[in-house]
Amino acid sequence: MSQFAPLKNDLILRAAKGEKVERPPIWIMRQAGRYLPEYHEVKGKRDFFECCRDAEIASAITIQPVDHYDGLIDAAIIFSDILVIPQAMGFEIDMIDGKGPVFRDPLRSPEDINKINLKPDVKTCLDWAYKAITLTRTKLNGRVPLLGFCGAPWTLLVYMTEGQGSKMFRFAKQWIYEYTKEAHILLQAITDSLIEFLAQQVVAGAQMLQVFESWGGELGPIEFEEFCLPYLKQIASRLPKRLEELDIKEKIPLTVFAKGSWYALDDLCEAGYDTVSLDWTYRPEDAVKVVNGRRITLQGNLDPGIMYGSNDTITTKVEQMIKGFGGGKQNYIINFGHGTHPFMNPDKIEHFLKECHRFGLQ
Ligand SMILES: Cc1c2[nH]c(c1CCC(=O)O)Cc1[nH]c(c(CCC(=O)O)c1C)Cc1[nH]c(c(CCC(=O)O)c1C)Cc1[nH]c(c(C)c1CCC(=O)O)C2
Repeated sequence: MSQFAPLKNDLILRAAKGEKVERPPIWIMRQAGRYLPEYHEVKGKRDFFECCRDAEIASAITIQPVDHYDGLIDAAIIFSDILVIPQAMGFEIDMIDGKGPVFRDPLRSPEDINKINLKPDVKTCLDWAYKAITLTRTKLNGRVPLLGFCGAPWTLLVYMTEGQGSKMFRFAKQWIYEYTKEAHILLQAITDSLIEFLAQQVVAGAQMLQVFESWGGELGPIEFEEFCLPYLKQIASRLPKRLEELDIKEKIPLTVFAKGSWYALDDLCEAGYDTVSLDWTYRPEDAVKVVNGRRITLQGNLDPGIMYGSNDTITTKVEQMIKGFGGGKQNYIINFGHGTHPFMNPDKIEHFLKECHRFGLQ
């Protein structure tokens, strides 16, 4: 018997498995965050990573959007960050207001690899992450499924080498084009840690998982094939085996989000994922054509910037999107094409969610 309450809403799990559903499920990337006043109330002056590491705070923030939009959101995503794997490998990272994450000592040459731990014990050193998941799932009490996540290997290599977000990707590109062999060593080590991290999130209570390749679009198709795809495939093929070893009986749906990598959609449909998440540069009808009947659920893909438009515009765009994905009763999960912004008006998001329900039921 599971230690957790039975699910009252399993729409997203059914949609991810390709079952017919009464309406497309909805969640939003970065649905817990700075656009919600209650986020600031709970976070106060605390450091971002301190909040992730405190199970009470992380679970409270995770559940905020589920409460705020009561009955309108079909999944919770654990409040954490993709950068916890670099932290486990030994990087010190500061979250700077208005700037984002900054690594104190990024990797600038192959010798720097010696300064980090390529084989961290992610079960032990990220135990706080699993505690936060278990507590959140308990507190959710079956209202909606809890999603776990991680950053994809290339995206994490970018942060580890650049030390922060970038426009030119000077260091990350030097790694793949000059230190190619070492870049692959790093990508492989990250992949190994990610698989264990995802598996342990499931052991702790995560019911679906997403891999964020947020910097996918910085690579062209050929480089994507060399530096992203093989590692994304490894995650999808090795994770189920690891879960079996850990005695997890149920199928855990797995989503990949490779932002900007529109050219890779066909490959991503063959990469072993149940769900492929799209940014807003795809026309939904075109993406459906690429899928071409394969057993893949698409997720996405409204431009989050539409939240700066009028309610009428949001209504029009929601209708277009859901129609574009074939009405949404099968193989579709509604999401934004990327995360919420801190400046968004929570009421606009509520309008978006309500319209998704309205058109999704039609
Ligand atoms: C690239 C990336 C990161 N983190 C993440 C990604 C992949 C998704 C994406 O492409 O956006 C993933 C992430 N980060 C966060 C979540 C939480 C769960 C959720 O979606 O609700 C998730 C899924 C919280 C967060 N992660 C961060 C915040 C803001 C922290 C704060 O100041 O309160 C939140 C709520 C910080 C963060 N963390 C990261 C950046 C670049 C930043 C700063 C960007 C910004 O300022 O918005 C790295």
